Amino acid sequence: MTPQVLIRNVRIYGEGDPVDVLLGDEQILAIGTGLDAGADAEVVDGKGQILLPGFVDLHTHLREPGREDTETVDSGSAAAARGGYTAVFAMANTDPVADSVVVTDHVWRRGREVGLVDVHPVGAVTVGLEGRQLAEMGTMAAGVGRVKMFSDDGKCVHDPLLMRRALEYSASLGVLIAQHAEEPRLTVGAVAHEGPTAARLGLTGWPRAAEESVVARDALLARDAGARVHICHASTAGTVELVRWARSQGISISAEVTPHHLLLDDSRLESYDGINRVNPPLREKSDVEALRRGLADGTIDCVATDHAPHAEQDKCCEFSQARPGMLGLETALSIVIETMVRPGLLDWRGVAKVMSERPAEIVGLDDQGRPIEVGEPANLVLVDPDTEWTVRGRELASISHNTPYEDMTLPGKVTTTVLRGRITARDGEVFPLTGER
Ligand SMILES: NC(=O)N[C@@H](CC(=O)O)C(=O)O
Ligand SMILES: [Zn+2]
Repeated sequence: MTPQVLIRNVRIYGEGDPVDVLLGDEQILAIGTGLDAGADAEVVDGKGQILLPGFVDLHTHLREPGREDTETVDSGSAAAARGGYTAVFAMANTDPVADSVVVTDHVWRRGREVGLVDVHPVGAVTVGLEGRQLAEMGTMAAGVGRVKMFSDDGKCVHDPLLMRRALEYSASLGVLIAQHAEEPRLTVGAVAHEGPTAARLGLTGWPRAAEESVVARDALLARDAGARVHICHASTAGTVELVRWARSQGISISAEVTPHHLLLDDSRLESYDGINRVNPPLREKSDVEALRRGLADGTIDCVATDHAPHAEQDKCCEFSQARPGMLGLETALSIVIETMVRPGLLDWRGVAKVMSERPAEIVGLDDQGRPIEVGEPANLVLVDPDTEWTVRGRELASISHNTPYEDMTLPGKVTTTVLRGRITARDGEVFPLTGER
């Protein structure tokens, strides 16, 4: 195996003395001190930096096909690589919906052509995300894109019988159902968390029970089906409690939290700025606290970005008219450092766990989220924990600019991302893998 990259003087998981890490095609070749790379390898100075397994995002909206004016596999992959991701799961709410193998295989192929991050297509649970008829999950799972996760995200699979069938089917296929937990009868017209802030601002409220009732129901359905269920973007303290309870009953449930639900609360809505509109909505400080604690103690398994690009004209309007969703791929690590590492809730091993190892395990990726050891796949990210940077939407790789962190100064920066032993991003520049088809 030819050495491709030598990372010098880096601290693995931020622990112990600095070492050199030599990467070949695909794998980690050697870890030690004073390693020699040979003439052809690229040398990266890892001084003061931390080496982690490449991040895995279970919840990314890439908007291709259908809304290429807001994001494409190209631009979203660049954002992912710059954010330290080596694998992303592209949600099915595209146009056309990814409810057939034609679309899921297309998304997978586009990801390989772009060559910056492994783009795994998510298949829809129901035809057209309409919640009436199951999509052909088996066919999508057997395609070249090998769909491992199914979700109607953006919408909830709210018919309990249909959800039960989907879970039964998923168990026999060995795939994962990810639920956007929202009881639609409780969120008619809802744009903001139901609470004092929404009441004062005259915004229609989205009660916590809309999420929690579906989380509880789906835990019971998963139990009966002998299936696993994954909860998208957990946003309430009650969801944390319900997941904890379900797991104590031996139910196979996992849950993700977004960076924005770890940092922001509904006090942001005072400005009426549509940039803060998101589903599920920003909640109260007590929910933010509970989500942080739940992530720290493992009740919430992982961080997922819910990267949701939207056009300027769809975000700058009056709050209730703005489309829900926020960018997330390039800011996720910094928000995790700000909300979890700085307050002492997670160490760097913990960051590796919630941003890489657990998401890979949940979805069954065997080449991601692996320990940093010789012979393991060289999917890695190099992080400078001390740099601070100021977020500017226009400087991000996404076509859309709808970051809620505009002008905020955040800690920590991804300096280098490595996919299969090759550098895909370095100091903000991206380098597609060529010849991957
Ligand atoms: N989170 C959002 O507010 N929006 C997402 C859909 C979703 O994840 O529910 C989108 O596709 O824009
Ligand atoms: Zn959703």
